[in-house]
Amino acid sequence: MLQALSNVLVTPAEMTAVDKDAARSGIDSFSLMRSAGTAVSAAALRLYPEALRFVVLCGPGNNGGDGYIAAAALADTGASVAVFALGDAAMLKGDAARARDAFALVPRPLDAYGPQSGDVVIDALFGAGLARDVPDEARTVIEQVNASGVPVLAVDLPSGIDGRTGEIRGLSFVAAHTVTFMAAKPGHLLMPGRARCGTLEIFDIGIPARLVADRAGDLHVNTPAMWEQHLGALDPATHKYKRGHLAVLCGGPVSTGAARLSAAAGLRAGAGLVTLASPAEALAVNAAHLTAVMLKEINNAAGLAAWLKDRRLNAFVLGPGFGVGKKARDFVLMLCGRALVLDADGISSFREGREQLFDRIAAEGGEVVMTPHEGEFARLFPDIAEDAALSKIEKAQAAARLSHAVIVYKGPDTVVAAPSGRAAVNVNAPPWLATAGSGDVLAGIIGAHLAQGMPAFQAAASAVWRHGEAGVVAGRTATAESLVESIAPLRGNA
Ligand SMILES: NC(=O)C1=CN([C@@H]2O[C@H](COP(=O)(O)OP(=O)(O)OC[C@H]3O[C@@H](n4cnc5c(N)ncnc54)[C@H](O)[C@@H]3O)[C@@H](O)[C@H]2O)[C@@H](O)CC1
Ligand SMILES: Nc1ncnc2c1ncn2[C@@H]1O[C@H](COP(=O)(O)OP(=O)(O)O)[C@@H](O)[C@H]1O
Ligand SMILES: [K+]
Repeated sequence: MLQALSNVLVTPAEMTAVDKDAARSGIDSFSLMRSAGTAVSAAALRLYPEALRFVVLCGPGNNGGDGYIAAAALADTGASVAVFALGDAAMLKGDAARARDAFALVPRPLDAYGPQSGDVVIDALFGAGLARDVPDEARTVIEQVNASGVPVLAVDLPSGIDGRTGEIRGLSFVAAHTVTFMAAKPGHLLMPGRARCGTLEIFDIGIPARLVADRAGDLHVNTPAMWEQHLGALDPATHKYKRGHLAVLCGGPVSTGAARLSAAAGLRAGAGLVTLASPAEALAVNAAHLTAVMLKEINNAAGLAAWLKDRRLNAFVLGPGFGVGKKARDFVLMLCGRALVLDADGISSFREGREQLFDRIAAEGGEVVMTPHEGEFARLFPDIAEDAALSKIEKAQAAARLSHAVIVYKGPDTVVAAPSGRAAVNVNAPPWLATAGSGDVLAGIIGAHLAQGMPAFQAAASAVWRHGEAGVVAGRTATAESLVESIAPLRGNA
């Protein structure tokens, strides 16, 4: 069953709806809690066989209920177990009250706990139901546990992490391991939540996959399953034009490197031909550096218009090192009907006048992908960026809807979103991708995928994943140049 759900992301609100659906369909909710709590105890025993004592911190809701079940299961194995409760455990209701009664000892108050060497903390204070900043009564224990180095096994989510956004609500545990149920939540993958979950385990507590799938939106972890059906096998009788012709538009003579990186990445990623379109004043510097990538003089809109008559130009990258201003805007507006990656200066140029861009994209219906990092996102979408209620996923989705383009909202937790609301969160990127020119390489890979005929969402999602893999291959000393050399084949193409 988890096979079908393994890449689906479910928000806490959707999970609550799934719970209700499960209850309506006759599934006993306490049996789900028993599965959840037992899975936590099994994980604790597997991960920490050397623990001297399991300390279960239980909250006021069902997350606490999972904790009591885990405590009882651990005690049954003969392990040393202590339970500390936030608030009055006698006030628990429903399944959580039943779970509390399954544990023989009366829990002690939370503030009576002080971490000791040999302890393993099982954090069952808050999970999906965290609705506001963690209460003051929990602050001291969270701070003490985090400072102590005692390992934390989180139930569902580290308490304090918002399952919808990955934000820290006041403060949170830093877990070594998190056991969640049925499907990952956005907060497990979005920063800073991801960094506080430790390793993530998704346990099947027995809710039918169909019930989860019915409530889940079109939100996934970015894995090859998202796009591999769009990878054509390479025809032995292909020729270079069939493999796609990518054009990268270059800026002035002192900032040509970025466009060359995109071009080199595009060629390596499988475009059959790549042409760098350069203004006259940068031709000499570009010619001195290029070998397999071709060079074409394009100085102005008239020159671009003439070149665009060549329909064999399958895709374009505009932005890296291009320069911010009217020339960029004019060029971009001419390219909106084609397959286009709009990056860097191409995005920043529309800080003013974005409506014209968005209208043109909508009217021309091209396969347009925009690749903003946080700063560029805030320039083009200040209203969305400033909305503190939205998660990074929701921001990317709102931007895609508004612009009619596929948005690649970059960072350690890059989100790819389509105007339809479909979205994927990327998780394979190592932190050393944060190196100058890395984004230019990504733009070139997306361009190559577009040139090969992939639809914009799949072209972008596969490129983000491939960029992450290239980072892994390049290793900690990666530079943009070594990243290009580390781009590996995608199954079927390249
Ligand atoms: N998803 C599922 O199918 C299942 C979920 N289970 C567990 O149920 C949990 C969700 O349970 P709940 O909805 O009861 O939520 P939680 O147990 O996460 O917390 C909700 C309780 O805490 C209170 N609360 C929320 N934020 C607070 C704050 N900042 N300060 C003080 N009090 C606060 C709420 O009013 C509520 O009483 C999941 O995280 C998971 O551990 C399991 O029992 C098994 C089934
Ligand atoms: N901490 C990180 N972990 C993983 N990937 C990162 C991290 N920081 C940045 N990246 C990735 O590195 C690339 C940087 O792109 P960008 O910010 O445009 O840089 P540049 O303009 O130097 O090319 C993006 O693909 C981004 O997702
Ligand atoms: K928790």
